Amino acid sequence: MPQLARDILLSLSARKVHREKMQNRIVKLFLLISAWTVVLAILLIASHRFGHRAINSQQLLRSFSELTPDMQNNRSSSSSSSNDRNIRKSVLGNVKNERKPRLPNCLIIGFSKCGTLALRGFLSLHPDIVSTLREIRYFTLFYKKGVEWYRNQMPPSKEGQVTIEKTPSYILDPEAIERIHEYNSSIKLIIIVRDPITRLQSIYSHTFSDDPKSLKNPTFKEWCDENLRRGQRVMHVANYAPHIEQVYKLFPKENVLVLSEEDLEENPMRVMREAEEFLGLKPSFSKDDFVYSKEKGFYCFNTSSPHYPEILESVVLNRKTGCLGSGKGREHPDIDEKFLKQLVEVIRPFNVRLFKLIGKKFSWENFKDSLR
Ligand SMILES: Nc1ncnc2c1ncn2[C@@H]1O[C@H](COP(=O)(O)OS(=O)(=O)O)[C@@H](OP(=O)(O)O)[C@H]1O
Repeated sequence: MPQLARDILLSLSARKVHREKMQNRIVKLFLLISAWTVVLAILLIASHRFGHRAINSQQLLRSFSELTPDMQNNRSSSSSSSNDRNIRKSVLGNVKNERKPRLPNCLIIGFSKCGTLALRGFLSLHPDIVSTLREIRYFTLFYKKGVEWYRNQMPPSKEGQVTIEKTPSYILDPEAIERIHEYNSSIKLIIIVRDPITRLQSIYSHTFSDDPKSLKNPTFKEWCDENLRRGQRVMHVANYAPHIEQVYKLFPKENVLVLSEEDLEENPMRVMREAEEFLGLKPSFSKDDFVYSKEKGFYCFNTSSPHYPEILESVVLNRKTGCLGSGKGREHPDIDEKFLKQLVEVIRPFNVRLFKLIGKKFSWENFKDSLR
């Protein structure tokens, strides 16, 4: 074979080998691309189905909120996929429903020994109300700790729920009232009052509760006389109006609800309705939430109510009976008739001033003859 023909044959076989190699490479590349396409397709389907559940809602919301409003609009209008909108809705919904401590938008500011605990507890039965277990006393004692500290004392709540804090001493401190106004001038305030003479008896019983039968204790009359002499207790305790006037100076009357302990004691359901309406909440209380305890002489939580287990997080009570603890409903001291008359005379003008101020009257047992 001439040299030229051999060279041509050799070059042809080399090209054949090269072509085969190329073909092999192309097939491998094709297979690789197909495999990746399948993997990507699986990932896409999976993310479509489960993605929004797996992604942390906060992250997703952040990524949404990082878009400019225009981009957000474009995104939702141009995107043919309604899924995007659904994801966004569900994420925003989740964040709105996220339970976290929120600052109170309603305060029970007074008066002590007027049923503030029963009031807060009963209100907590409402599905749109959460409340603090204890008195926080932020606006009186712990104001320096700052509002973030205050927020962290609050129970977790969802957006739209009402958070209630009760500290009955706020109302006695004009500076606290000013601080509350600075904090939130449109906050809702609840005040509960009681027949001033019964309130005096309640404070007396509380003061000497450690050893109620001790002969060392002053009698109720001695205790009142001593306080009257010093211009203290009786004036302070029996005269609600000046404290409420301080509140009305700063807050619109429609944001202040004044209730009475006697109504709460007699008919908690009616008082709850009034509070519900004041707070702009849907009616949710039911008569079955409360049950009268003959033994205690008060309405207690109905332990068979479906709401009962939840309430245990908000109120310290006797789990078996559903009644507030032994600190409530103490025996009150007797008052002799002559002294009662004297007290009524001293206190009656205070009540007149109160009823004129708040625009309603309470039928208080000790004053029923003198108020007609
Ligand atoms: N349903 C129910 N259960 C228990 N107690 C009730 C209830 N309704 C009203 N009250 C009256 O609440 C009085 C105590 O008032 P406070 O809770 O405001 O007291 S405190 O200031 O928080 O110590 C307490 O006063 P005392 O009877 O003098 O103990 C009760 O009379």
